[in-house]
Amino acid sequence: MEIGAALVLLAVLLVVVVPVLAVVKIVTAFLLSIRLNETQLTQKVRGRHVVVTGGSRGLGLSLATRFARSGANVTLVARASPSLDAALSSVAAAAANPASVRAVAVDLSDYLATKEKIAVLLKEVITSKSSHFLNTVNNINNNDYKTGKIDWLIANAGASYPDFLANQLSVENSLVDATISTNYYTALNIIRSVFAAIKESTNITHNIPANITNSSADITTQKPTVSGFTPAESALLPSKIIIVGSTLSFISFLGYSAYSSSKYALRGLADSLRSELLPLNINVHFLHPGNMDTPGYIVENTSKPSIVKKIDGASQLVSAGDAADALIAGVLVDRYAPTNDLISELLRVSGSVSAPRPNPVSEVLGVGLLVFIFNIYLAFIDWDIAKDAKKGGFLISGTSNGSNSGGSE
Ligand SMILES: CCCCCCCCCCCCCCCC(=O)[C@@H](N)CO
Repeated sequence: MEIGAALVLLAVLLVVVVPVLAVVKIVTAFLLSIRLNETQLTQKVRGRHVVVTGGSRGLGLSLATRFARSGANVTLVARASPSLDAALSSVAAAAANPASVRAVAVDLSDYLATKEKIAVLLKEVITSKSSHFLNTVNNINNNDYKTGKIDWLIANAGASYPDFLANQLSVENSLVDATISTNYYTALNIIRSVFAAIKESTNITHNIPANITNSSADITTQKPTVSGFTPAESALLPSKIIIVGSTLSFISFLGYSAYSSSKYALRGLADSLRSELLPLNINVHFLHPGNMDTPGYIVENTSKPSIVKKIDGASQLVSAGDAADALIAGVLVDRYAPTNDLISELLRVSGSVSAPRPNPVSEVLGVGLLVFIFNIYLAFIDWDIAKDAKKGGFLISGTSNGSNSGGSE
């Protein structure tokens, strides 16, 4: 074979064959990662305290139900509502010991209110039959302080009101503000509330001089801290913190200006905390589910322009139960950013830098091809948007008469 032909062959191998094989490997690894091993889950969570925000509906309810069925002590946190009461009964019904499931009613967008409720939660000893849980509780006694230590903290609460920003300009009851607050602040607030309640519970007075705002050591006690926690405090921290993002934490397009901003923000929070809590052996995970058949999905479709539904329809609608199982499966195989759907997985591979990759070699070998394909896909999406706009404006997907949400008709 002449040298020219050999070079062409080599180029084809490097540019096409190797990346394609790498993507096949990524897909295979993904499909294996979403199969839940129920026995393993039970071993991990039986008798453990799992807190789920947004637990009254949708993915949160499915996650909570799955954990309760696997023997965890589950606390649902959500705003007071009939659906929270209903969720409490249904999750309790799934548990071997109904008394191990409870609900905390609080508006998670309110940091101080959340902190107060979490402080109370941590002080309570759950009178569960599970000896493991009681052991955990007894082992972390500080003097005679008892606590319902949280083992897994799941920041799941969220909502989506897709529309064009130009249709969401209202200042009163702003949907943009509600979106950022429901998706981003609820997660930040539950996490910082747990941190704050733990610090307060260990009774160390942080008498830090006003001119010092940041410190790697506790000023009053001169005790060294790791990532801002003394050893006594870190013994009370959850061993897992799971933040629920979205496929729209990695990409975005029209209609999701508020939603994806809040979900991108969650990715920043998760990536930071993963790194920050590493020395404390706390595993942070960032879930990024695709479309799920939930009450929230029905709500979002009432304002979602049909062009948006067409684009996001690339993520196949699945039940919240299936999504919960797949996502938990990913957590159990130590994936930092599990998803439940293939397109979301490929978008993660294309868009991660400050996150560890489960298959670094194949992901790096495949990422160029994926980004290239998605860029072509993007050109088609842009073309579709332009075509739709020329047809006389964007219509809402959910309405049969095609009435517009206002503005652009
Ligand atoms: C932009 C160019 C990249 C090309 C890739 C296109 C693939 C699009 C898949 C989008 C999937 C969105 C799932 C959203 C789930 C969700 O969070 C919402 N249901 C909330 O409203």
